Amino acid sequence: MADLESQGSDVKFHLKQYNFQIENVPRLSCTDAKAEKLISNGLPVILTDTKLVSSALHWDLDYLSENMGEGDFTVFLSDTNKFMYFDDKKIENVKDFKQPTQMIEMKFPEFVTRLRSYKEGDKRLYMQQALNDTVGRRIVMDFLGFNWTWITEQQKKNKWGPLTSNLLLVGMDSNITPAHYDEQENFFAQIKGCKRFLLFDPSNFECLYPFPVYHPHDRQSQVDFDNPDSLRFPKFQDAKAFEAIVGPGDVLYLPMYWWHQVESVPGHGTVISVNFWYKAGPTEKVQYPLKAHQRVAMTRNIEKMIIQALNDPTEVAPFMQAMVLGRYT
Ligand SMILES: O=C(O)C(=O)[C@H]1CC[C@@H](C(=O)O)C1
Ligand SMILES: [Zn+2]
Repeated sequence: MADLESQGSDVKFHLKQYNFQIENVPRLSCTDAKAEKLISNGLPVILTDTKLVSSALHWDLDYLSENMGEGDFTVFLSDTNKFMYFDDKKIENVKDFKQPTQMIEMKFPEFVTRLRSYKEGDKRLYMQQALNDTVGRRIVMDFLGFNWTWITEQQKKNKWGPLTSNLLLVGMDSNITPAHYDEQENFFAQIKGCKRFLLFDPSNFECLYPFPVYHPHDRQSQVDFDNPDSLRFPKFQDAKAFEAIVGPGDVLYLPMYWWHQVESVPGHGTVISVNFWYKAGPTEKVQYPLKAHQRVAMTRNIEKMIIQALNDPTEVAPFMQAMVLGRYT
């Protein structure tokens, strides 16, 4: 992908700086055996030549406006450039929960009008919508033109479960999705503009302090990367990040349970991506010591069990403290 390399220093110049250690995610051809090995070992890699979304590289706001059809699409509005995900089904668990973004449904042309009329001080916009059958014929043709042969081969080789959704992401440059992890395998395809991922392997769980499972921000880090509270989150400085910058045509393999913060690189205008989320495959024979992501999954199951048994989120912390403090510490 040309424009990133040619503007390498420019892209790097615009990136936000953090204190934690950052290494690079490898950039490899999908025909390279090393790339296959990384994916089969659940390690991130940027694939430069999958042609996964070549049939969509011409997508821009005008084309999508004309061809996305009459459906309503989910758009998030934020007073800042951060778009932290929240599960509205869990809002009742937290007294006075303050929603960080507003979610509204709108037609694609309306979204484009609001995007184009954006001025400093307005709410920022981020469309995040699973591609569905309401889209126009041309988008269907582009979708069918994705390199399904390659990605389905990856799904089978790595014994993943079914494809669950393709999230279409259309946002403004500088938008940020704060650090979180997902419980699905993900091939993230970049179509227009550039995105910078900060990735952390699942063993960074103790450095990134996820919200409780019952919290609307379940799976999201409590740490504000722009202003980390070192008293509450002392281990955050030990987090080890991997950086991946993707441009049009690049595909990032984002392994399940890997933390990621996603920053739309400033100066590249509208940013368009499509992700491919796959359910995990069946758990193979458990081997010890348990892998970090298995420990995260186990932690989640224990928290869910305690929440269900106590039937009151406010009792969870005292219960776990009574169980551990002075006995296991
Ligand atoms: O694909 C994922 O796992 C995500 O977190 C997506 C949700 C917001 C997207 C972004 O690019 O900002 C990334
Ligand atoms: Zn994610």
